[in-house]
Amino acid sequence: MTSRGRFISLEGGEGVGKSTQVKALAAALEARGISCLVTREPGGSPGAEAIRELLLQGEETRWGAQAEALLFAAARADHVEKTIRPALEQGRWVLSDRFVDSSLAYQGGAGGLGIETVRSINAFAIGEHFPDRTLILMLDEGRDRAMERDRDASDRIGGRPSEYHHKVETAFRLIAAEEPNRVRLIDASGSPDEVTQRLVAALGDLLP
Ligand SMILES: Nc1ncnc2c1ncn2[C@@H]1O[C@H](COP(=O)(O)OP(=O)(O)OP(=O)(O)O)[C@@H](O)[C@H]1O
Ligand SMILES: Cc1cn([C@H]2C[C@H](O)[C@@H](COP(=O)(O)O)O2)c(=O)[nH]c1=O
Repeated sequence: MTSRGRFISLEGGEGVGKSTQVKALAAALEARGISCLVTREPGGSPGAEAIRELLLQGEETRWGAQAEALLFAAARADHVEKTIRPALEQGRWVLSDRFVDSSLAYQGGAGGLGIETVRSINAFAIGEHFPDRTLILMLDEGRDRAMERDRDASDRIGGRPSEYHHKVETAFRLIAAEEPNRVRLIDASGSPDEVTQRLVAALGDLLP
């Protein structure tokens, strides 16, 4: 019987290097003989990618706080059902660029709904599919990097004011303190290779 793969999420605020690192981490794990599926949120399945457009495009007022949190959770339920669970059952490792902790930090911590309310919505959406390890990239200049990358094209949530994004970072620190076994804060400064080495080291106890 094939053993279940590991589920790893990369988290953090805007521009801290998640998309860069999720690919680099997959390459590092593949080099160790681990078959990886790289995915992202919001998105990662056809239905969830359609919901991504609804969430990230349009006016700030397009969705209220509750509707926004529920749309993220609906996208996540489809992502788990169609993409994550099948890959884990095949014994593959799933590396997701953002997952449930983004909802806890953005909609719960920064958006005013509260972390526990958003956790309960998501408990229904994901069932037992919490990540085995969540690596939160921390970098003070992440937002500057994102603004340099996006110029005037920030999405509906990335374009929110600095105070919102400070609250996101505070919430990520709180989540890490509450769940030290699952969640690790990772220094995302330095070269991409240096960051990848820190990520691999933070998975040391899960590696075969
Ligand atoms: N270690 C690094 N040093 C310098 N630049 C980096 C590093 N890692 C990523 N970058 C650059 O910083 C920018 C943001 O990186 P990336 O898109 O990977 O971040 P992200 O966390 O996925 O962002 P977002 O959440 O906003 O999508 C990109 O232009 C990327 O090329
Ligand atoms: C999963 C998830 C994401 N968000 C926000 C965070 C970002 O501003 C965007 C996604 O953009 P990216 O460039 O692909 O990182 O969505 C959120 O608010 N809540 C979530 O659950």
